[in-house]
Amino acid sequence: MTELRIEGLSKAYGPDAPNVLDGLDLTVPGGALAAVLGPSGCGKTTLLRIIAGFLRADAGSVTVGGRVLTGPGVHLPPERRRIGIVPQEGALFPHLSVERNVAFGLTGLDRTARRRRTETMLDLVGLAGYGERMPHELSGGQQQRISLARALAPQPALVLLDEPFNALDSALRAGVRADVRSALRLSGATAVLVTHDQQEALSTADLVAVVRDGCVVQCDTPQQVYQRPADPWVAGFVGDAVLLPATADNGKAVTALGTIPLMRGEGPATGTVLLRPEQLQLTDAVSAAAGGTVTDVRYFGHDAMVTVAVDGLDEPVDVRAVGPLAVQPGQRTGIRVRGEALLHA
Ligand SMILES: Nc1ncnc2c1ncn2[C@@H]1O[C@H](COP(=O)(O)OP(=O)(O)OP(=O)(O)O)[C@@H](O)[C@H]1O
Repeated sequence: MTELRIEGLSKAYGPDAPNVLDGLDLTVPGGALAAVLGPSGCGKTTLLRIIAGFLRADAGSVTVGGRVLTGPGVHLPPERRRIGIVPQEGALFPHLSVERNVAFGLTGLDRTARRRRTETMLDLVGLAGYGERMPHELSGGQQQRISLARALAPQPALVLLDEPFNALDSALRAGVRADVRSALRLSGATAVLVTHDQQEALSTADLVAVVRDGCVVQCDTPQQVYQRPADPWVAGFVGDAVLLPATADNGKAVTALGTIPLMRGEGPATGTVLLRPEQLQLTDAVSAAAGGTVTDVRYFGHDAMVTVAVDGLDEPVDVRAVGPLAVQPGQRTGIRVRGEALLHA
């Protein structure tokens, strides 16, 4: 199992240009799938290109399994890095059969061994028996799985996936993500998935590294990133957030929605409390600690988002309501908070 370690990575596109990567640190344990998640322009592609060796860093190092690929005085060319790449749209060679696409990077093996390895890879991605087909005879999702088989065939030390599900329509995406994830698990490869899609990062990866302005601002399990975001920006970027002014009092936060237990005992005396909309519950208007007027209802089938203008609060809050929906805009409602809150300075 090979660990990826990135330390102090910096990059500017020109002497007077700002740093796109600014001392970025990231460690991915061997065999883990890490999602690098960030808004457009935060430096994700730049990071991927430096790891792959297509671009030189200004400072910092990239080490895979203890082997320095990029570092002071070191810049291994891409072909010597043992990195497999799954590009955005699969990018299979259109004139080669599936089998020859998968076998493309298998040098130094005799014909029988190449064929065996190719068959193993097709089996791994659930496409055994597709070797004779041409790429245009495959669906978009199948092409992506073949692209992964091609990247994994030479047993790379690391696999990089560059927004690989973008071109797939949403009905197909969840299934292909799950297939790719299980194929990566079975192969035991360490992998980095670049994405700007929060749902994709949270549902696919073992670790989520949130990047802002060329730095990793938080790297944690999907649950930790969602439930304990490093700051209000991360909270809003990885999901819907309810942010409320609050005062701490003996391990609790006093807010316009009532008194809420805090996750961490210690913290600032005043600040912003973070809740998720699913922690809020609509109740009858009379008995609740807080009340307000429904201003909007968006129905999604599995749940609905209800916006409420709360008495005494400047900003409205969103409540995720599950089950049959019994409220309409204009109606009075109570709000109750479940669980604990996180208080940021
Ligand atoms: N070759 C280049 N020359 C100059 N500036 C560049 C070059 N490539 C990228 N940049 C700039 O570097 C910044 C980061 O770009 P990068 O492509 O790494 O971001 P990203 O997070 O991958 O964005 P996206 O999600 O939109 O693909 C952007 O401001 C971009 O304009």
